[in-house]
Parts: sequence; C-alpha cells; structure tokens
Amino acid sequence: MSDSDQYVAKKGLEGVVFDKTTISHVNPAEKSLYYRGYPVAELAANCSYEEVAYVLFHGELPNKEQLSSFSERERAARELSPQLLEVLQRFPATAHPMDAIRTVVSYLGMEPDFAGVETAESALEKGLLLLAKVPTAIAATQRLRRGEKVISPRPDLSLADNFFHMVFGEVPAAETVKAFDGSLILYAEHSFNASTFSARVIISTQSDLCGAITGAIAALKGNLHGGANEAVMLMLQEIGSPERAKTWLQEKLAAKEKIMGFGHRVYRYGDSRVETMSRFREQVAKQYGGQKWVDISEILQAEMISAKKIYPNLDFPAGPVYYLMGFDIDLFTPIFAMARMAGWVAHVAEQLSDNRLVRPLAEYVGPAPRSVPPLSDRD
Ligand SMILES: CC(=O)SCCNC(=O)CCNC(=O)[C@H](O)C(C)(C)COP(=O)(O)OP(=O)(O)OC[C@H]1O[C@@H](n2cnc3c(N)ncnc32)[C@H](O)[C@@H]1OP(=O)(O)O
Ligand SMILES: O=C([O-])CC(=O)C(=O)O
Repeated sequence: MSDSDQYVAKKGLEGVVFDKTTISHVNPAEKSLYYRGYPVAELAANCSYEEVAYVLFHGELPNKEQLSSFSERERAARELSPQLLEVLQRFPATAHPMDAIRTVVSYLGMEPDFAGVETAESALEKGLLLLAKVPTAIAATQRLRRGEKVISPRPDLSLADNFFHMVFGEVPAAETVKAFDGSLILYAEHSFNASTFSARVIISTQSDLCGAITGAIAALKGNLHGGANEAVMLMLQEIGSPERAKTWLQEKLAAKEKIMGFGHRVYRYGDSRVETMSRFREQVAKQYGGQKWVDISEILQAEMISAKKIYPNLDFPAGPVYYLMGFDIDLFTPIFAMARMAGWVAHVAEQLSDNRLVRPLAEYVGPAPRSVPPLSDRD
C-alpha cells in the first residue's frame, strides 16, 4: 500500500481542526461566541466597533489613550488617493460593489503605503488603513451607481457615523447608528470561516496583506457565505407578505431548495449572534415602519425550525436591518466585508506570527497509471 492510499478526503474540511487561534472561540454547544474571551453580545452592547477592532488586533480592550490614538489613525486614513478615486469611477456601472471593493483592495496593494515585506506588525499597521479606506470605497460605489456625487469622509465622526455620512450625506438618529455599529461588531469575526481561512491560506505563502484580503472578499461574496444577507432580502421581497410566507417556504422545501439565511456548518442549534441582530431588526422596523419584514421573517424562522430543525444564521436578520436603514441591497455584503476586515487582519497577523505553509493533501480517485498513446492512435 502506498502512502497516498491512506489519504481519505474530508469534503469541505468538515470537522478538520486546521490550527490554533487566540482570536475568537465559536462554541456551538453553548451557542456562544467570544472575541479574545469577551462575549460578543456584551461587546455589541457596551463597545464601539473601533474598540472591538482594537481588541481583535491587539488582544486586549484599549484604554482611553489607546482608543483615541487608534481612532485618530483610522480617521486620518479614510481618504482614497485621487488615482484610486479615478479608477473607481471607471468601473462598469453594472459592477457588483463586492467586485468593486475586491478590486479596490487589490489596487491598494500597489500603493506605497502598502509596500514592503509582510510581518505580523506590518499587517496590523496596514490593516488599520484598510479598516479606514474600505468603507469610503463602499460608500462611493452606492453613490456612483445612484448617479450621485461621491462624499468625502469626515474625520470628526466615528466609523459608523461617517459611513452614513458618506452614503447618504447625513447621519441618522443615534439609535440607528448604534444598531449599525452593533451589527458591525457581530460581523467582525468568526474564527476559521471560509473567507478568513482563504486569507490565512494566501498569507501562509508569504504573500501580502492586500492579496490575502482580496481573496477573502472573493470568498465572502458567495451566497453560501456572506452573500446570503443580500439573498435573504431578495427572498423576503419575493415572498412579499406574511400571508404568503408559509406556503412559499413549503413549496421551496418540497423542491429541495436551500433557504437563504438558514443553516450553518458549525452552529447546528442556532447562531449565537442572531438574538442580538434580531433585536436590531425589531428596533429599526419600528423606527422605519418595516414590521412586515419582521412578520415574514418570524414565520419563516418558526416554520424552518419546526419542519427541518434548521435555525437562522446572522445573515437572516441582517438583511432587513440594512434594507430598512436605506442601503441598496448589493451593499449588504460589502458592509459585512468592512466589518469582517478587523477579523481578517487579526488572522493574517496571527498566521504570520507563527507561519506554516497551508498545503493539504488530496485523495486521488482518477485513472490508474497508463502510457501516453501517439496522437494517431487516439479515437
Ligand atoms: C455569516 C455566514 O456566512 S452564515 C452562512 C450563510 N449562508 C446561508 O445562509 C446559505 C444557506 N445555508 C446553507 O447553504 C448551508 O446551511 C451552509 C452552507 C451554510 C452550511 O452547510 P453545511 O454545513 O454544508 O450543511 P449541508 O449543506 O450539508 O446541510 C445539511 C442538511 O441540511 C439541509 N440544509 C442546510 N441548510 C439549509 C437551508 N438553508 N435550507 C434548506 N435546507 C438546508 C441540507 O439540504 C442538508 O439536508 P440533507 O441532509 O437532507 O441533504
Ligand atoms: O463561520 C462561518 O462558517 C460563517 C459565519 O457565520 C461567519 O463567517 O460569520
């Protein structure tokens, strides 16, 4: 028996422990999630996204001075270079914003601020620049596609306030911004999910931060991962009314279709973040008159659990939250990406701090060895 006969494939790497991490702990049995030991619901209730990005980057929550220096650096880096702004304006009008920001991050990798060999330290330095610049690029894509002028960032505003300012030209009520900021915290990190794993694989070859994040954005885009928050809203719109929800779902399940925003590779009995995000959904539904979306969502959720024992994931309540706040549907996954930037950067730095090339094996199931026939002998 040869070595390779012992290789048995684990489809989707299900159940495979790829490495150690100190960044976050997903505990499906307890239905809990901790960033650096802190329960995520507590972070969402008590901290700003900037504080959470800091703890993900550095391992400890910042004190006042540390937070103000971190925020100052983030606020000072929000502007895009005139060259990048020009490139962004030339993207096809039909481009999906996820493709646009994937290209923006790839472009940033060629700018002087991102040059040089990557180390854990340089990844955190440059990661702060990405945290600052990517929201600016996302906001610009919505405005350009709406035929509006791009709005420059304001350094006197928090990251969440400034995002609303850049997308809409105004900052909404404090409770709306708090819900948005909380949603960014819930989205900020989730262990070795597909996009984070992609970033770690890329950086493990001694590539660079922007390359790793470009790959992560590409992985996040798919409907089985981050793309689901957009798919959820399109599904709710297709259903249209609470009266149709149950029949719609039964038909889809009978046709063996996947229902977007439900199921999870790790959480089998519910996603730890859904309760907090559902509270944001109820809050913004009251503020903006969107009770219909809550009603449809609740019917789908109850039916999915009773018919299939499959629970909603974070993308399920997130879709209507962003919709009610006024964001275009194709901005939802880019918002997930700007939030996840903190986690991705922390993972790139962690991988670099104790790197080993990621290179799994394959179970070969192709033809047995054979000789190459001359072209004239082939059918
Ligand atoms: C923030 C995030 O990225 S969370 C994930 C967001 N993605 C989605 O919401 C997309 C919809 N969900 C899914 O496609 C899946 O649940 C995944 C990809 C997230 C996880 O999938 P896996 O761990 O591979 O589970 P798998 O696809 O094997 O499903 C197991 C069973 O549950 C069923 N199932 C899982 N999710 C769903 C769903 N959303 N709708 C209907 N059935 C489902 C499968 O059909 C399968 O049934 P079967 O055993 O009868 O064939
Ligand atoms: O962990 C996963 O597989 C997907 C997920 O919920 C996330 O990335 O937030």
